[in-house]
Amino acid sequence: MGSVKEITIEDVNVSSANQQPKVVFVLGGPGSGKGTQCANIVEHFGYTHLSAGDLLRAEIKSGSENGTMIQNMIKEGKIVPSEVTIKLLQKAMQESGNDKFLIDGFPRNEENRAAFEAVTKITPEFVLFFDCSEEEMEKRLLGRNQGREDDNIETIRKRFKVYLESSLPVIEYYNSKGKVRKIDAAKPIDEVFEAVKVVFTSKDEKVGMCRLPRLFFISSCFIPGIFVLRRRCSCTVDGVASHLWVDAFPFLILMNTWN
Ligand SMILES: Nc1ncnc2c1ncn2[C@@H]1O[C@H](COP(=O)(O)OP(=O)(O)O)[C@@H](O)[C@H]1O
Ligand SMILES: Nc1ccn([C@H]2C[C@H](O)[C@@H](COP(=O)(O)OP(=O)(O)O)O2)c(=O)n1
Repeated sequence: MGSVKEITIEDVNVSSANQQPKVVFVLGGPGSGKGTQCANIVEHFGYTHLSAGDLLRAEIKSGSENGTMIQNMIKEGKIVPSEVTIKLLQKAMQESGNDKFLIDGFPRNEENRAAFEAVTKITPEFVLFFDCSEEEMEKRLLGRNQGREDDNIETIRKRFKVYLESSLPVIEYYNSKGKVRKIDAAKPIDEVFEAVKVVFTSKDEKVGMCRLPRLFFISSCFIPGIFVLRRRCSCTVDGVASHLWVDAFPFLILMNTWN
C-alpha cells in the first residue's frame, strides 16, 4: 500500500532475533505538549523520537497513493487506519539504527494498540501520559502557528472528541496494567520536563544501581583467585597462554554482567 513497502512479519519484528526494542508510548490530548517534551527527552536520554502525526504528514508530502486519504482523515480529526501508521512506524524504526523509541501520538485507539502489539509483539516499557485540560490544549493549538491544516477551531473540537472517545480508553487500558506514568502537563515547559526527567531517571538509575554493586561484588570474588591461578600458571610450560586466559576470564564475566 502506498510508497511504503509491504512489511513481512520478519521485517516487522524489529525484535526478531533476541533483543526487543525499547518502546515508550507518549500519549496525551492534542496540544498537551507531547512533541515539545519528546525533543527534550531525545536530548537527555538518547531515544529516537517517532511522531505518528509527523510520519503521516510526511507521507502526504511524499505524494504517496495514500496521501489524499491521510490528508482527508487528518482534516476531519479522524484516526488513519492502523495498517498505514504501523508500516510507517516500523520503517522509521528500522531506519533509525537505534533500539530505544519514543512513539508519540500512537496508539490513538484500540485498533492502533491491538494491531501494533499483534504485528510487532512489542509491549511498551511504559506510557508517558501528558494530562492537560481541554481549555489549555485549545489555547496552545490555536497559538501553535506551524501552519497545520488541523489547528483550526472546528477540527480541534473534532480531535478532542476523538481523543475522549478513542484515545483515553487506550490510556485506561495501560493504566490497568500499571504502565502509565502521568505527568501534569498544564505547567510551564521546564517544570513539565522536570517531572518527565524523574520518570526516565528513576528507571535508568534502577539499572545503574544494580550494576555497580554487582560489579564490585564479582570483582572482589575474582581478584584473589586470579593471583593464585597466575602463580600456578607460571609453573606450567604454556605459562604465557594460560596467563592470558586467566587474565581475560574475569573481564569476560564482568562484561556479561554489565548488560
Ligand atoms: N507546558 C507548556 N506550556 C505552554 N505551552 C506549551 C507547553 N508545552 C508545549 N507548549 C506549546 O503548545 C503547542 C503544542 O505543543 P506540542 O508539543 O506541539 O503538542 P502535541 O505534540 O501534544 O500536539 C506548541 O506551540 C508548544 O510550543
Ligand atoms: N496514531 C495516529 C496519530 C495521528 N493521527 C492523525 C490524526 C491526528 O489528528 C493527526 C495529528 O496528530 P499529531 O499527533 O501530529 O498531533 P496532535 O497530538 O493532535 O496535536 O494525525 C492518526 O491518524 N493516527
